[in-house]
Amino acid sequence: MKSLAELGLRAQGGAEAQINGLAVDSRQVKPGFLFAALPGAQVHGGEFIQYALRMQAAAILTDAKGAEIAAQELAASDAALIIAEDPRQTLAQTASLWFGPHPASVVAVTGTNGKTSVATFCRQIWEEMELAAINLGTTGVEGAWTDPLQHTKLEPTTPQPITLHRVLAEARDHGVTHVAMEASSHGLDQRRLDGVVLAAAGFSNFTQDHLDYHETSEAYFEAKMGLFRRVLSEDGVAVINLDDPHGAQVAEICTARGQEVISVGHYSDARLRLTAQRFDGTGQDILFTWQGKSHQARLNLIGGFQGENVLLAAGLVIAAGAPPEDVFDTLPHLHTVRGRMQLAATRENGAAVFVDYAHTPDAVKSALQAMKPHVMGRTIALVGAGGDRDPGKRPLMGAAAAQNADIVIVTDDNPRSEDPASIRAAVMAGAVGAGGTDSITEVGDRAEAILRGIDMLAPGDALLIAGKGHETGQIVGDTVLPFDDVEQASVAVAALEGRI
Ligand SMILES: CC(=O)N[C@H]1[C@@H](OP(=O)(O)OP(=O)(O)OC[C@H]2O[C@@H](n3ccc(=O)[nH]c3=O)[C@H](O)[C@@H]2O)O[C@H](CO)[C@@H](O)[C@@H]1O[C@H](C)C(=O)N[C@@H](C)C(=O)N[C@H](CCC(=O)O)C(=O)O
Ligand SMILES: Nc1ncnc2c1ncn2[C@@H]1O[C@H](COP(=O)(O)OP(=O)(O)OP(=O)(O)O)[C@@H](O)[C@H]1O
Ligand SMILES: N[C@H](CCC[C@H](N)C(=O)O)C(=O)O
Ligand SMILES: [Mg+2]
Repeated sequence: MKSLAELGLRAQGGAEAQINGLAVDSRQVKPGFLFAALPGAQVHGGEFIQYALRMQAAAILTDAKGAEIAAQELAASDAALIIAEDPRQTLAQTASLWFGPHPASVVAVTGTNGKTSVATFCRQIWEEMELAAINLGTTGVEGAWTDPLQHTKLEPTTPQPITLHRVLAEARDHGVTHVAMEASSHGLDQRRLDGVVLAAAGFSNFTQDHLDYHETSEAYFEAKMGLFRRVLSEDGVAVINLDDPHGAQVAEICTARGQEVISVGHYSDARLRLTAQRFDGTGQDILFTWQGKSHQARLNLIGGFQGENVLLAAGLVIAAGAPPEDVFDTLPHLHTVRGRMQLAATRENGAAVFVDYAHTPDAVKSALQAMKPHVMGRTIALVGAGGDRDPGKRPLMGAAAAQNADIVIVTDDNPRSEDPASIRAAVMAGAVGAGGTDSITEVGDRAEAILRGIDMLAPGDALLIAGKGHETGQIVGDTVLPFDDVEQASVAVAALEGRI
């Protein structure tokens, strides 16, 4: 139980209330709760104040519009009313005070691609240094403590503040001291991380995505910049990938705020500079300099961009206080991130099968291009697009596959409410005549497509199964059918080689 004052809140007319829980959804309100009625994408949470009051909420946090929507019900109730200009931000601070201090070292990473990979590498580096660490994001909570209730499985990449601070507090209670989290643009726009005190924040890259939500590219970029303009304080450290065309602009924003900047990239002035990469069948060697001093490390990871992601992660861990030499010693021990250029299976003839989460045209292109230097023979791409998502990306994904692989198989990826055949037709239309390979086949059933792709593998070839990464289900209509690309790949290899 906490008073409004203890939660940093001031109610209209100075009313006091004792709060025994927080909820952002009226259906979760219990007697004595504070209900945050937030302006939403679909509806204003103010519409649900009446239900929260019926459930005997002790306080309502909302904005002027929410208070207006429920004016009648609020007037008839003795619940405390807190009106905030930015109720999402107020909720973030309130949730942080409710759950108490989070683990001491928290870093966050934003960017269109690479967030899950960077956060996972940060956690792995800390673990190698024998620190109790977790990463939190698209793949849930992973590391020293995994959330038994899987709160974050029910939530987006960056969970809403009540879930976020509950997870952080539980992790703290289980001895976790270090956390790396993903800061999605939606999460930043909706102030989900505003109650977190960051030691450091990272920027990986910026390409087109999520325009359905942000509408313009500028708004999408500004949402991401909230991490450096608002969430990271002046005495935090910003770790920025200068190879990205937007990197310099991000560094300027941080420098103007007085934040220390650790620049990362191939760029000659980078403090953590990637000077060379050499690729082979099982990974890569990287040559890099830290403040001018040269280092070499073996990475058992596929894809040039994973080398870049590792350096960004190393920069974040250093920024959060670890001795650089200790950090560099851990790099050869890093292992693949679930569903990100993950070696899923190897055929007896040596050909490799990789699973990757590339689900945009840009990611399909970069995953295929990144795979190439590791492959002596042909590259085969298995690609599909999700239903109920931006239809514009479908032909572009097909074209990206045709232009960057020797053979393309078009298949299903979470059709959701749509007709899978028409999604495939759009992907096929983009692939055919894109100016790349003309070896393009359509195989609707994903398991069969994987089997066929693996069957084609000759010595030296590699197959990239794109789109689903770590996912464990295929969403068809309202049903989630169990489906795991990594599992399917190893089953297919075993079947083809007569082991099952
Ligand atoms: C578009 C979006 O970001 N929506 C998020 C947002 O919902 P909203 O506030 O807009 O929801 P709404 O339906 O308009 O409802 C308004 C308010 O009324 C409340 N309500 C609603 C119904 C009811 O009966 N009672 C009630 O109180 C809702 O809890 C909400 O507070 O706030 C909710 C609570 O904080 C989030 O769960 C929800 O994320 C949904 C699940 C979502 O899918 N978000 C995606 C788009 C997202 O955030 N993705 C990013 C990026 C991933 C990537 O990089 O690919 C992520 O971080 O995962
Ligand atoms: N640094 C990078 N540059 C370009 N592409 C990348 C980079 N890192 C990862 N990718 C590609 O993007 C895909 C998603 O990577 P990851 O899950 O690490 O990013 P994310 O930002 O968390 O993505 P999401 O927003 O979908 O959760 C990978 O499967 C890979 O194809
Ligand atoms: N966060 C992304 C993931 C897409 C993954 C892909 N498998 C699909 O279903 O389209 C989205 O929901 O758009
Ligand atoms: Mg992610």
